[in-house]
Amino acid sequence: MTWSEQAWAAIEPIYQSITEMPFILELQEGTLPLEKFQFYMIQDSAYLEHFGRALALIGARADGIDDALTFMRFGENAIVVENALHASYFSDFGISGRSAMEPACHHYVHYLKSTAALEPVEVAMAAVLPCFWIYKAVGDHIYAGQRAADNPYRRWIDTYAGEDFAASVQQAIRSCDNAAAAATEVMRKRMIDAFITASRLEYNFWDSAYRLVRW
Ligand SMILES: Cc1ncc(CN)c(N)n1
Repeated sequence: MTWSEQAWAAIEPIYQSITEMPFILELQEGTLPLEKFQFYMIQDSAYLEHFGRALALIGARADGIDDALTFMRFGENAIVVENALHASYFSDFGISGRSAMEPACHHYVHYLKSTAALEPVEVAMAAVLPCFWIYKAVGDHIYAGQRAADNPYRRWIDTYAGEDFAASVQQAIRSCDNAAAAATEVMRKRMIDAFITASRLEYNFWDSAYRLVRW
C-alpha cells in the first residue's frame, strides 16, 4: 500500500461525514442559503492567501528542486488564480471588501503556517494535501450527483471537479508519496497524523460556514 492509500483510508470516515454535511448537500442542490455561501467565500478568500504563503514556505524548505518548484507554483496558484475566482464570485454574490478571519479559518491557517515553518517538510507536505485531495473528491462527488440545471454554485463545483485542478492534486499526492518513500516509519506516521488533522479542519471549515460561527 502506498503512503497516500494509507492516508486516504485513515480519513475515509471524515470524508464520508463531509459528503453528508448540510453545507455540501445544499451546495449540490443549489439550495444553500446565500448568507452561508457568502460567509464561506469571505473566509475562503482569507484562507487562500495564507494557504499560498504556507505552500511557498514548503517550496522554500523542500529537499529537491522539483518539489521546490512544484510547491512554489502551488503557492502562486493559490493566491493568484483562486483569488481571481473569488474576486468574480464576490461581485456575483454581492460580497465586498475583506474581513477578519473567524475561528475555523484562523485555526486552520495557523495550523498550516506553523506546520510549514516548524515541522519536518514531509509532515508539512502531508498537512496541505487534504486542501487538494478532499476538494477534488468533494468536487467530483458533487458534480456526479448534481441535479439542478440552474445551480447558482455551478462555477464553484466546476472549478474543483475540473481537469486543471486534477493535475495539481495528482502532483501533490506524488510529492507526498515520494517523500514518504524516503522517510522513516515514525515520520510516515507523523505525516498521516498531519493529514488527519488537516482533514478535520476541512470539515470544521464547512461546518462553521454553515453555522455562521463567529468569535
Ligand atoms: C478551506 C479550503 N481548503 C481547500 C481549498 C482548495 N484549495 C479551499 N479553497 N479552501
